[in-house]
Amino acid sequence: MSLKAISATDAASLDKDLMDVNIGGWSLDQLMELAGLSVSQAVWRMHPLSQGKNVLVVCGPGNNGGDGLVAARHLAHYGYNPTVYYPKEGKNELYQRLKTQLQNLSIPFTTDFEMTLSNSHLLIDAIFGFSFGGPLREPFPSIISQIETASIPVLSVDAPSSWDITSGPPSSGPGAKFMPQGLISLTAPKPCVKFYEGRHFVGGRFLTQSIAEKYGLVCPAYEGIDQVVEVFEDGDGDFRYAPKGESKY
Ligand SMILES: NC(=O)C1=CN([C@@H]2O[C@H](COP(=O)(O)OP(=O)(O)OC[C@H]3O[C@@H](n4cnc5c(N)ncnc54)[C@H](O)[C@@H]3O)[C@@H](O)[C@H]2O)[C@@H](O)CC1
Ligand SMILES: [K+]
Repeated sequence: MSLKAISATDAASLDKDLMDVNIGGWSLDQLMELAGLSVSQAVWRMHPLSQGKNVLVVCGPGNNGGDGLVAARHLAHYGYNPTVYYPKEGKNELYQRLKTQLQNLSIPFTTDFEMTLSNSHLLIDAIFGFSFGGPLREPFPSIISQIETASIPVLSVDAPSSWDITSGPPSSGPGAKFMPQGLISLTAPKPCVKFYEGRHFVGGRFLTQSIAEKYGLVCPAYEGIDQVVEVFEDGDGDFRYAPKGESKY
């Protein structure tokens, strides 16, 4: 059975179902908290503290960026040194609350992307997720170009930023060569995952059997207390959820 991906339109309507008091019952804050927690657990697996504590979290203006802000908080508690680069801050109160939480933990917000990148051991790409669309607008072209040529590992949240959610990387310009070492899909993989080569995790442990069935999805096989699970695609489009200890990298 091939790994079921969810389209951008379905992802948006699944989001709405999850937040409908009579369907999923979740609030956006809760979904973002679980999403960001799963991002932090993917970091813990893909880039243990021993490989370097300095993590640069690049946040975009929407909820993908919000996931990054939440992940930064959990990473600080785990012992990493996260620094946030948030060039276009999200407007609503939820982002302000998340920012206050980070400031209370003395997590720095840098304005110098290049200098911070040169001192980092891992970069989290929480710029754009399933609502990315159209030509890349300022100030993101140069940020994406620097990320795609970065010499440190990159973990992308929900989609490699600048990829079209369905058709994948742009044919030219910033992002055309962007292939992050890690990708964590939230709720379920997006169609662009078929263009992705690298370590693929699924997180966001809020999908139930009934909602999964409605969207033709498979509930990820999370184990025990884990908020994230690694996915292996077996050559012929088949896939399986890998047990924690196993990794092919
Ligand atoms: N159930 C879910 O799937 C959940 C989704 N969450 C996150 O929410 C994300 C979707 O969040 P949003 O809908 O806020 O959208 P995104 O965060 O994907 O991006 C939207 C923002 O990016 C800007 N943008 C879009 N295209 C652009 C371009 N070409 N150039 C410059 N800026 C551009 C938009 O103006 C908007 O501010 C998901 O990918 C996921 O990371 C989680 O927070 C919560 C749970
Ligand atoms: K992203």
